[in-house]
Amino acid sequence: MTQSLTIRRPDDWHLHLRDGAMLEGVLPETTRHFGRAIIMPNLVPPVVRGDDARAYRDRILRALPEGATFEPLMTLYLTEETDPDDVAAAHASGLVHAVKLYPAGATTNSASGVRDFDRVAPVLEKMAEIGLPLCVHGEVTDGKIDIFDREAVFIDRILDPLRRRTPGLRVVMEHITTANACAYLAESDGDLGATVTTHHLMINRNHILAGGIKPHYYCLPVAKREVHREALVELVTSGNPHAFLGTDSAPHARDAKENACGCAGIFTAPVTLSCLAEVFDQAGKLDMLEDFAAVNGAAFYGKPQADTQVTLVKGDPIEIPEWVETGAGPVRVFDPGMPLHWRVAE
Ligand SMILES: NC(=O)N[C@@H](CC(=O)O)C(=O)O
Ligand SMILES: [Zn+2]
Ligand SMILES: [Zn+2]
Repeated sequence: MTQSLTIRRPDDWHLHLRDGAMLEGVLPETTRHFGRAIIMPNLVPPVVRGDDARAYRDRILRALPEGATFEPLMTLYLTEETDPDDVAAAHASGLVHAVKLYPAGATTNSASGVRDFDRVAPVLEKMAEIGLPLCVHGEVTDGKIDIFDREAVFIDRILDPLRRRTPGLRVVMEHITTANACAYLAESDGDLGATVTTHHLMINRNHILAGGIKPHYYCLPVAKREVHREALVELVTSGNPHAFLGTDSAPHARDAKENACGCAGIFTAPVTLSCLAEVFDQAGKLDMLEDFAAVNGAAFYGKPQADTQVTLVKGDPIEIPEWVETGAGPVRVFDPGMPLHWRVAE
């Protein structure tokens, strides 16, 4: 008997679509399965003002495949010059659904991010007042801190003080990778949410480093020890309503990844639903997949739940395409390193 699972159409609460030829190449990989996505603003130059977000949204809508129904939920890139009134207007018009905080230098295209957190206090206070969430890349940039500790240290040094200083600010810890972040989420109130990626549920740091260096498994925050991966699986399969899917699908062309200084980012959009079904199935928690992928995030962002569905079917291992060809070069598709038995029914 074939096993199948029908869930509400999922949303992706953390997605990189890039621009131009890359946007055109990768967008169908998301719109095939997802109804909405929070679109990350780390273009070069970044999406800083409401007008930038409006123009980027138009470019995404123009690139949509024929017949696709997909709602890009736009974000603004927080800089030390961000104007609270511009943010409030972009939110009030229904255009912008979150503001993204990158500590300067923490990750791909974060050079325009924040160095001095005091300088963005007025924006954060405005956001708390109007209920606009702050999405946070939570890693310290202090070169003395070991790269595997940067998320945990960020929570203690930056995130917790920032949340205490700005009561009512709604915060999403993006792409969490540690048991520390899971614990912090568990002890916090409903103003704190967290996204978990596809790949951090499936790989640990051995995947990157054991048996030769594997640039296609490199992303930020970097994958941690197996105990941390296990904590993430426990979090998402336990039904914590404040944890939801943000794939952090982050396409880079082959030459930028297979490089002496390869950049951070893993492209998971084409295989995410098959991967998640495998993870939840192996945990014996398939019944929790819908909450994680299609319910909790909408609730956190105050959006209606999807009224359409997708069906996953279990069978022989699927074939994973190695590359997606784009006008900006080939992009390697995430290889979970294990057979995937679930496919999305067309
Ligand atoms: N996750 C990554 O490793 N890379 C992301 C940036 C980010 O989300 O930090 C990217 O834009 O490529
Ligand atoms: Zn990030
Ligand atoms: Zn990201």
